[in-house]
Amino acid sequence: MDTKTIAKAVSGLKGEIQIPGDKSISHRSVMFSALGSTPVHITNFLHAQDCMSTAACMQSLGAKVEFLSDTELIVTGNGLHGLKEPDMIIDAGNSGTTLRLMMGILAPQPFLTTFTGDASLHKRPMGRVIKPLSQMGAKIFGRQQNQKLPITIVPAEGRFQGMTYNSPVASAQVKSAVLLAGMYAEGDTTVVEPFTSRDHTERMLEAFGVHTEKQGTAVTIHPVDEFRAPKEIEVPGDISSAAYWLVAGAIIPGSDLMLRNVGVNPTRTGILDVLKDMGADIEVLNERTSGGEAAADIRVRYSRLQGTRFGAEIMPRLIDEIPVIAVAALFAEGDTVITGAGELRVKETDRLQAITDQFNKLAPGAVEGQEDGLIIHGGRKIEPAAAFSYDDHRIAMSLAILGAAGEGVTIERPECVNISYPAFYQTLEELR
Ligand SMILES: O=C(O)C1=C[C@@H](OP(=O)(O)O)[C@@H](O)[C@H](O)C1
Ligand SMILES: C=C(OP(=O)(O)O)C(=O)O
Repeated sequence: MDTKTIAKAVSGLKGEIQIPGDKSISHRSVMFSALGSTPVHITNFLHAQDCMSTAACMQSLGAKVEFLSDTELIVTGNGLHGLKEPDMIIDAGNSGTTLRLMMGILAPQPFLTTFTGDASLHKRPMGRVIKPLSQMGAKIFGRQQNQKLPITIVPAEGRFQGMTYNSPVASAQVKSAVLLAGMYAEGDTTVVEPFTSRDHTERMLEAFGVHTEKQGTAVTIHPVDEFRAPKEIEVPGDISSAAYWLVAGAIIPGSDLMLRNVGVNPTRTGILDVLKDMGADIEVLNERTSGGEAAADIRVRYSRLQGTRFGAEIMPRLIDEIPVIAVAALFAEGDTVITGAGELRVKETDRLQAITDQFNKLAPGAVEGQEDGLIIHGGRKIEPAAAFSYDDHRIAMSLAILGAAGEGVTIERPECVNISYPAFYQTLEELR
């Protein structure tokens, strides 16, 4: 088995880090540009496996995707009704975002599409998107009673019907799939969520001249005739990638890190709230907006942390950061109690189980897994150990930070960081 050994950081982490492009915004930049009819120049695109899956999907649907460098590309579509039937099966790889948003775009099209993905994506629930799209008129067939990949979409009979969908989960992927299908529907489409999820779809649609209306946790889209592509999209850095350095800087004594160009869209900044609540020394500097998204530089310095508690309400604002927040909790004084985190069980792996089983190898007895959350006992003894990533990028990177802050770690199957942060290990080395 491939392994990577991360040594204990003997002194603090110091330096400046350019945070790579936001994964959610990179996906949407290529998808939406491919629905326009004029070239869009995209910069600071996340050159990582998940976003490359999306770029390949859009290419197989007839969009022109030209890379000028790893992080800069020009995407030219053939208009909102200009996608073509793909010659082959569309492969979403490891990416839930690619698959679910693409289903929303492709369900209303007058051609057949079949989707596949990797072993992890075959286990993830797709009924949450298939169900509302079917209510709008889609004809979608998937394994296990329309729940799982492989999935085939056949042309609908007649036009999609707009509707109000009360989503049982706060999920930007579900919300986005339904809103994107709503662009092609007759009448308005509204998605109501239990709590507001990330709003990158709504913000980027605005840049394409498509207005959505928000009321509480409800978002409404009207049928769309004109989709006007902007000339440029600049992707801000990904706070979910910055999260590893926010935690490392906060828990490794002597650290002082400056994170450059971090996206600070308020639907994504739950980790800042939680770390500040734990006593972290975090400063948000140079706040600015670019392409409808907020960005800033963030300085983090070591300080002593206390345990905290948080639950369902904040969950959509930090959903992908729970594994690394759990690392922070191990180094805090007292207990941290996380509830309302059941969605973690249906990510790239069951992240609640992965955290419980693997973190306890390095901090014996510190993590108690709960049905929908975690109890983490801070301040327990940390030991060197080998731990498994489950091929989940967020688990691998969280283990690396745990090892660097603790007594070292050997990560089994470390390569999955390429899903969202290919330069992660190199950056960690450079900061020592
Ligand atoms: O819309 C998006 O770009 C994402 C939404 C979230 O998933 P859910 O919608 O399943 O919560 C998040 O976990 C994922 O990494 C990216
Ligand atoms: C859950 C994630 O992504 P996706 O759902 O797109 O696979 C993630 O990046 O943590």
